[in-house]
Amino acid sequence: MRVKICGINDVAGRDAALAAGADWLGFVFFPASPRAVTPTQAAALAAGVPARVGLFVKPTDDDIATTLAALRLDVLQIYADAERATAIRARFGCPVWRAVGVAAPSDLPRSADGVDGFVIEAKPPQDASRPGGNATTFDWSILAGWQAPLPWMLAGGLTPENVAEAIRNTGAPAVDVSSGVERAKGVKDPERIRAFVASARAGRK
Ligand SMILES: O=C(O)c1ccccc1N[C@@H]1O[C@H](COP(=O)(O)O)[C@@H](O)[C@H]1O
Repeated sequence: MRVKICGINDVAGRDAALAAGADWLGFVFFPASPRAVTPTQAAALAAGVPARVGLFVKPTDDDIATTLAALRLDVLQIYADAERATAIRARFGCPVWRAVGVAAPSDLPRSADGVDGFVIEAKPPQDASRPGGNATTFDWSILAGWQAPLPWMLAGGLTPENVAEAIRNTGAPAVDVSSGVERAKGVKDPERIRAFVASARAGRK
């Protein structure tokens, strides 16, 4: 079971995620997010982080280029349509995971697009100001029988309390969390990070 802790924006959260053995740490480059970091802040936090994911919402090429000039990113998590995500991968030569919001089986990706993986999460609530990071789960039974065309991870409203059940119900090979390991919006809680990774790994090795 692989685990991504997203929205790292301080040293305590970073150190807790590394100590817990998270596989990826995510940095949010979306200014409207309560977890947003600048490229310069992320570069400082990413020192010693082996696997870094940069999260972008409908980025321009310049947004990504500026960020990659400040720090190495191993994966780009992109909120955009398949065509744009594929173009980003071709332009930057960096693995791309496309985030896909689902509310029905018809929302699930059936082909590989031109990307490397999918982050499958809830569609945002109607009044949401961002397409993810809303602590919202979806009906996991939507995933029953889905033949994933690429590696994927489950996200959206996961917590230390529900992640093991989510893994059992969906067969997810990897999980991703942000809100569920915070003690206040945008403030990571080291103990919840530790508990989340432990619960995910107990849910499935
Ligand atoms: O975390 C954010 O603020 C964010 C902003 C814009 C797009 C995505 C965002 N977060 C990602 O959304 C999923 C689910 O998050 P949560 O656990 O429900 O809070 C995850 O990939 C976050 O990194």
